[in-house]
Amino acid sequence: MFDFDSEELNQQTLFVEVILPLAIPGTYTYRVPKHLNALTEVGKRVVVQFGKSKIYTAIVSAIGQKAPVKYEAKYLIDVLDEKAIVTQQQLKLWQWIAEYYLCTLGEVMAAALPSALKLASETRIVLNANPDFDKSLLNDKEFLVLDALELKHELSVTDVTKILAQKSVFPILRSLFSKNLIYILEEIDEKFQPKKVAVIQLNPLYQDKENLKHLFAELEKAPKQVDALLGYIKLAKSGKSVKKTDLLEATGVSAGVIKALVDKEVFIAAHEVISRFTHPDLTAVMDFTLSDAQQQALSALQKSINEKSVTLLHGITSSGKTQIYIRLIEDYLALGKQVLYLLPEIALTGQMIDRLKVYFKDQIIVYHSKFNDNERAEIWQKVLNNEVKIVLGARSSVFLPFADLGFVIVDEEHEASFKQFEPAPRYHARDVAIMLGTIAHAKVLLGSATPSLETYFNALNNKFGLVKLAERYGGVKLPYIEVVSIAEERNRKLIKEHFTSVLLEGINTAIANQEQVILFQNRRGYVPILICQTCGNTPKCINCDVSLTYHKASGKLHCHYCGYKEDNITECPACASKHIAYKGLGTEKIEDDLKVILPDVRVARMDYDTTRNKNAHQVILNDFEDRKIDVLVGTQMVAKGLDFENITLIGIINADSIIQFPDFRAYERSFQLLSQVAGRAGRRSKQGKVIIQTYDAKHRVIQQVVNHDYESMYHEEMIERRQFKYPPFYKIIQLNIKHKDLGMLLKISDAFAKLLKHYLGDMVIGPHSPLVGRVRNYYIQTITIKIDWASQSLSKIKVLLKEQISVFEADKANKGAFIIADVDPY
Ligand SMILES: Nc1ncnc2c1ncn2[C@@H]1O[C@H](COP(=O)(O)OP(=O)(O)OP(=O)(O)O)[C@@H](O)[C@H]1O
Ligand SMILES: [Zn+2]
Repeated sequence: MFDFDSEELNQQTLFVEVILPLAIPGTYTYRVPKHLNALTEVGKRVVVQFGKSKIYTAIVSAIGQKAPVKYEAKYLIDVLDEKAIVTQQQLKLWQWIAEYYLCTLGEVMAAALPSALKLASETRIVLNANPDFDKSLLNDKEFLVLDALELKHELSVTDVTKILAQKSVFPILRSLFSKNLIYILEEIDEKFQPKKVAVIQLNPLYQDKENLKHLFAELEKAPKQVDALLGYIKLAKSGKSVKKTDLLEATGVSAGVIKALVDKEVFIAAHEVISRFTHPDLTAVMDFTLSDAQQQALSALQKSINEKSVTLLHGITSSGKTQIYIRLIEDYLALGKQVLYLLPEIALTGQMIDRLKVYFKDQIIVYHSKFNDNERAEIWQKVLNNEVKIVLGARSSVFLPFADLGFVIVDEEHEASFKQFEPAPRYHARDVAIMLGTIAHAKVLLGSATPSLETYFNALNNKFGLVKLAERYGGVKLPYIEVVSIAEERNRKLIKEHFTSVLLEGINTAIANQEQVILFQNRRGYVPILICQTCGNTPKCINCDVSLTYHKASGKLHCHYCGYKEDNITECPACASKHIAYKGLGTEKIEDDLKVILPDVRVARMDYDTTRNKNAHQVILNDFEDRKIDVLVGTQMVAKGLDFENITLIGIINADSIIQFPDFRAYERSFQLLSQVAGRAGRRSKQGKVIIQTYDAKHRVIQQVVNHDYESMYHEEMIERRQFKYPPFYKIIQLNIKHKDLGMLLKISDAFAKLLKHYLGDMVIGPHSPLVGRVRNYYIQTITIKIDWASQSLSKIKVLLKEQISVFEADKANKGAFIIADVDPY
């Protein structure tokens, strides 16, 4: 007998469309060698050659029988997966992202897949030293690769191809990955390395008492092994893992003894990850009851979620939104569905993660870009196999292959960090999450105390459901906000450095009451700008069009755009004058000044500079929680998600530097930021206080913050947005044209704008120089397109733009130039 179907399949000539992880338009067609016909499937990874000699992992997006017309299709080299690793829903989502954000499918794939799943010729591989591993378990080829790595420490995939003298090396590398013997070297230096410990488990066979008795009898002639076994039984409570080091210490036997027992399959050697976030006293939240207000909000949410695809929960700071999310998540778990919980920044929300982990235990998994790649690949598989129910993640977790997604939460939906700036796809995770919800038929909940204007607009227009929670948990009042005029204090000579007498008094009172304080300043460094008082020159970055910032800790001038540093100056490089003035003020100086003014107060700082090292956030926050710090000075980082009971005072050093920002979102952003920072105060029993220092006490945004008046902010902003043609009424697409030669750039960007105006008329604005006109040696000109999307077809305009951009980039006259498209720029 022969199987007719598969016989027939094996005879057919198949072609596949594949997505390559590159910024090339469209998909590519490859011919399937007959022996791989039956294995080929949409969503599986295949190995292909692209260009002269490069090898890539690609994803099959379609299967057909037509040969390409314009080129001769090459053969696939290999099919890597037994089961598709990219779902149909994901392929749809990728397609949408590429179209919406004007990028290529390959760019979406590159962002979506962890590197371990998309090896290419240039991928560099490093040895993950594990002396415990028994090399006799490796096959010859694996052994060869490992051997080479031991010698050279680092190899590219091309190197491996040469060593093994064969084209398809990915299966071998995959096997080494799964044994955790190698990992991918990544550009990013601060990887989150999970802490792993070697553990010993007992073969489940010996949970049976009879079997165990026999085992002891068998081991009679090996007393050391008996010791090890007895030691294990003593240490292991209820048949769980025992740390290898503990076992060695407790029994005094050698590692060889344990290995002998592993070889006899009595013990099982394994590795277990231990959490870095674990906090001992986090059990209190286990059972809780919702307050009446929370319960009402929950019922309203359940109703709204039923009726609408997307719902907004507008709940003030400390109203207990997280607790409500927990109840809703439980609803979906009961249905057996998966849940995606998006957070703006994982490192800053360790506290919340801890709370949820304690609650949901191993049903929850955390996913973000600081995890190492093997782990991300592992999580990918678990989500795909529906082994994980809840994913708590930063923006990139919208790319995970959910098998059965039911519910998506976007917490702090207004946060700018949901938007990816570099590289493409320049997506907004909230908006991608909404599309993911549509494709996967999952419901979406957006939560915020200060929603973005877009979201609130959609809610008021009935496109989204809307539920409000206007009461803090425990009935604590929102903080009292006091505005202090810097000018007035200055006139009355009450100001010390940058601290008004009101703020200093506030700090002193809080500390006398053994309470804690947060001081917020939106610039880091010591002083942002140096100015020569004779000629007005300010030192600028050699690569970018920005002033350098003086950092006292390094004693150098830093560029915040490219990282360039140079020695501080004592005389002006332009005119040699020694009259250098320092202007502006960063977190580093605030910290320093405060230490001088209040020498007994324990001051610490949290900003980009103090948190670069792994776990630095956690250390600072733990110290703060343990009350080893009285005053925490920080940038935006202190505004997010912190929930400490003992903070009673928040000081805003200079509100004007936030509000006076040349951006159409400046007022919306300032309101959000100031309200969120203020929301950190008085979250438990006592009403908190906020002191805002400003030159412009009457400014409408400041008044709106003082009155906790989101509605007024919204309505006043919307009038301006409509008048000046900004979102949510208009869609904005920015085309940033870059070139190293300014003259050339001006010429070609002018020409390109003219061309676009021919098609799109006065929707096209510019070109103009952006705020920072040169970054990393590239000059930039921006063309802005404002689209009245109620009356225009957004997708038609995007197709036109995509076409024109590729024509532009193919044109020899534009050599050296490239265009970066940013849809919904922030
Ligand atoms: N029903 C409840 N039972 C016990 N504790 C609660 C309850 N609701 C809220 N809390 C506690 O109140 C505090 C504030 O809640 P939560 O952090 O969820 O507020 P939030 O609305 O997310 O605030 P923000 O927007 O400011 O982050 C937390 O410490 C939380 O544990
Ligand atoms: Zn620079």
